[in-house]
Amino acid sequence: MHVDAIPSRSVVSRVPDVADTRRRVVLLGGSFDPVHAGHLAMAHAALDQLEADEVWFIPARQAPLKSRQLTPGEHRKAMLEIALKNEPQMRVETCELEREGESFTIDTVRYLKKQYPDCDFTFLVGNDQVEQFHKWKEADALARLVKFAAVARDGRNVKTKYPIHFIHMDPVPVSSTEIRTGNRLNYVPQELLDYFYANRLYCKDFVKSRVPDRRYMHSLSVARLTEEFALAAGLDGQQAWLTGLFHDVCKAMPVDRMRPWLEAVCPEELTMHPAAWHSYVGAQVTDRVFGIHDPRISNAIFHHVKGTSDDPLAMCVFCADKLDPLRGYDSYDLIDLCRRDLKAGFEKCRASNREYVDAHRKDAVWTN
Ligand SMILES: Nc1ncnc2c1ncn2[C@@H]1O[C@H](COP(=O)(O)OP(=O)(O)O)[C@@H](O)[C@H]1O
Repeated sequence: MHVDAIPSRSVVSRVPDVADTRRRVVLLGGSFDPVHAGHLAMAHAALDQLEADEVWFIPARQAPLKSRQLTPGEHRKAMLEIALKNEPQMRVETCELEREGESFTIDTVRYLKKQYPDCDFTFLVGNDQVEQFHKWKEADALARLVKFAAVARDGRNVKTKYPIHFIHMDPVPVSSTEIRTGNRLNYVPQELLDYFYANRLYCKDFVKSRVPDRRYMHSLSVARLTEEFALAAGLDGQQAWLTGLFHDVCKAMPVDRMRPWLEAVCPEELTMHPAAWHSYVGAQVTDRVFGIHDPRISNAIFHHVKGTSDDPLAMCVFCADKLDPLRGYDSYDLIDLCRRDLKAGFEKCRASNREYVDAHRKDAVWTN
């Protein structure tokens, strides 16, 4: 069958063979790095329109047509389990993660057909995969071995010589690539965001894709130092690392984009020098855009430029930011003091920061 038109919802369903009592299982292979709402919408479309009993998500150990190093399989599996926990007809199938080497679908389908003779399988793909289906290992044999169904993930009409049955799905405009750079995070549930941050997945790229390289290196360095100060003071190292990583996430945001944030959430700070605005906006963006809903982190980022909070986490990031060894001056003694006595180190940092600001005030240069 040639596919040259995307069917409307009314013409898509296949009439199941009434004599066939096998469980109808849809297989959905992918990197799931990470899983997102587009994957779930595909699975729901397949359950509805293919009258399937179940959808099995199959994370690849190594995706043959992707050169990028994937996030470790145990994380991708754990994230799928979180995303599917309220989906009784969906589960994770781990055979590809358990098999060494590249994850070729033909090997997976052969294995599953042997392992589950009571199942009638359909393999589901997006139209991007339909376009490159000829590159899949033993594509012709595979197309004979198992039925294929596809969704038009971007609404685009795709032609193929393979017998692939299109089902309808309202486009869900998201990809894992976008999620990995911190865009369209509303397409993953909060619990998954919490998993990213607890396991330090993707979040460095959230920052990297928003600031110049030197600022990114500074953010990593501040994350490490904030964590170190926090651990030395008996605080939560993970919370501190995230605070340091995100403290400058809005540093490269143009002033005219920051202004509406300030107007909306802290208009009283509009009188401050714009060089300090990124701290106020950064606190909001970390919470509302990146979904790090932690008032202590927001507070610490809010105050990191001027050191105006005496919460210990805020002290850690303020000091780490000022003492970052990448700034190029000798900060060893003060770093050592912060490790031994955070409060004393904080007071000294604040005093020297004040001196510096005073000395440069005539140029209206800030030291953040
Ligand atoms: N937003 C989406 N809408 C429909 N299908 C999608 C979407 N995102 C991914 N898919 C499909 O899901 C399968 C697994 O994709 P995967 O490699 O995990 O993700 P991505 O393409 O987002 O990096 C592929 O067949 C892909 O075409």
